Amino acid sequence: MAGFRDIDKALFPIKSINTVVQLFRNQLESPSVPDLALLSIVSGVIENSLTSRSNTALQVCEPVEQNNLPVLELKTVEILYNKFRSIMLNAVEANKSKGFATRELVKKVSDVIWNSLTRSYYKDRAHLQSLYSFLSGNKLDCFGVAFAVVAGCQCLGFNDVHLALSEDHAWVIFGENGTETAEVTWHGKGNEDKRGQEIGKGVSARSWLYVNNKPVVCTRHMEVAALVSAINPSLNSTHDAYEVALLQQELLWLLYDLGHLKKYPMAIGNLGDLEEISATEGKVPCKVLFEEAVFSARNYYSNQHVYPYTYQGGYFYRNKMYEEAFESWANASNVIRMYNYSRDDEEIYKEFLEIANELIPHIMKIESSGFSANTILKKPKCFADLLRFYDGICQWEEGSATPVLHIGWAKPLVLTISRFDADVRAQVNIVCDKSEENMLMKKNGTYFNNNNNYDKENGTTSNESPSVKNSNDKDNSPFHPSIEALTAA
Ligand SMILES: CC1(C)CN=C(N2CCN(c3ncnc4sc(CC(F)F)cc34)CC2)S1
Repeated sequence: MAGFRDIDKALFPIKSINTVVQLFRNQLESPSVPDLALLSIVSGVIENSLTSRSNTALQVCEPVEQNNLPVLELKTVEILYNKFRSIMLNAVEANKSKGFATRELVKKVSDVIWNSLTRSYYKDRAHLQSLYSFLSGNKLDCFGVAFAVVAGCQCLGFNDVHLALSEDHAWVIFGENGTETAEVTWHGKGNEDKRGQEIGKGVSARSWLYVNNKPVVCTRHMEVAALVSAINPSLNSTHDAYEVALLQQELLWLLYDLGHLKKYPMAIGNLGDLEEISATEGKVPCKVLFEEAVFSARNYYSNQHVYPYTYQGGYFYRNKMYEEAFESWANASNVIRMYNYSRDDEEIYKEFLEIANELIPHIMKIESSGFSANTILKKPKCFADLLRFYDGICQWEEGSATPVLHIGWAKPLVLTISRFDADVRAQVNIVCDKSEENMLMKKNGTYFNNNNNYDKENGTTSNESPSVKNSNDKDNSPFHPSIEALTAA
C-alpha cells in the first residue's frame, strides 16, 4: 500500500530542494509503490508558490543558502492529501474485493474528477497539471485529468490502473493483463471527449496521436516521472522560476539514476533540454541524453515516436550543428510518413511546419551568406537528408483524408532546394528500393511497417555518397511526385 508514512512526515517542514528530492527518493525506493497523490500535491504546492502572481518579483540574485524554498508545512499537505482521499472514497463505492478495475470503475473515477472541474477556464494555461491545482482550484489540463484518474484509482486500491502516454495524449490501461484501455480525458479543442471508450481501433488508430499503438505504458515509478516531467517552471512567457527548474532537473536525475526513464523518451528529452541550459557536474552531457531518447524510442516503441528526433534536431539547430540537425529532422520525417494525417495531429503538424518554414529557411539564409567555411550547401548528405525530410511529409499526406501541404510550404521548399548547386545535387544517389513493403503498408493501411527499415537500409557509411530510397517502379515510387520532379531537375 502506498501512503504518507512517518519517514516522509519526518521531513517536514520542507525548506529546501534537497529535502523534496529526499521525499521523492523515500517514495521511489520504498518497498511499496510511490504514492502519486502525495507527490503530485507536494510538487504542485511548491510550483504554485514559486510561479503564482504573488511571486513574479524577479529574484535577480540566485539564492545562496540551502533553504531555497518557501516553507512547506506538514499540515498543508495532510489537509490536501486527506481531501483527495475523501473525495475518492466517498464518491466511489469500490467493491471490497479490490480485484482488478472495471471499465465502469475507471469511468466513475473519471466522472468524479470531470464533474468537479470549474465549468469553463483556459485549459492550456500553465500550472494546471497537479492535484494541488485540482484540489485548490478545481482546474486541470488534459494530462492532469488523466493523471488524477490514475492517482484516484491508486487511492481506491486499484494497482492495475496505469497511465498510457502518446506524444500528445494520455489515457489509462487496466484489467488482469493490463490490456484494457479507456479514454479518461479530452483531447484538443472543440472535440467531443470519448471518455469511457477504448482506444481508437478505427481511423484514429492510424493517426500520430495514438502512436500506432506504441504508447508509453507507465509503472507507478514512471507515473512519478510523468508528474515530474509535467512540472512547469514558467513564471511568465520569458522567465522560469529558477528553483522550480532546478527541482525538476534534480528529480529527473533521481528518476534517471534509478532507471525509471529508460522507456520514457520524452522524459529523457526534457532532462536533455534542462541540461543544455545548465549542465550538472559529473552527469552525461545533454547530447548523449538526446541520443538515449532516440535509442529508447527505437528500442521500445518500434521507432514510432517523432519527438525524440525533434528534441535532438532542436539541440543541433540551437548549437549551429546544421548537418546533424538535417539528419535528425529527416529521421523525424521518416517516422511521420507511416501515419495518416488526421485533425487530431495538429501539434506534430505545427512542429514540422516550423522546421520546414522557419528553421530550415533560417539555416539556408545563414549558409548562403557566403561566410560559412564548410557550408552545408556543398554537402550531398545534407541535400539527401533534406529530400528525405520533405519526402516523409509528402508521404504523410498520401492516403490521408486531410491534406498536409499547401502553397505556403512550396515557396520555402523550392528556395531551399535551389540553394544547392547542380553538381552537389548530382552526387545524391537515388537508388531503387526493393522492399515493396515500404510502398504497400501506407496504401492499403492494413498494417504498419514496424521494422521501419527505411532508415537502416538508408544507412550510408561516411565514404559512400548518400543515397535516398526510391522505388524501381517509377509510378509506384515512395517519393511524392513533387519530390520526384525536384530530384529529376
Ligand atoms: C521536441 C519538443 C517540441 C520539446 N518538448 C516537447 N515536449 C513534448 C511533450 N512533453 C511531454 N513530456 C513528458 N511526458 C509527456 S506525456 C505527453 C502527452 C500528454 F497528453 F500527456 C506529453 C509529454 C514535454 C515537452 S517535444
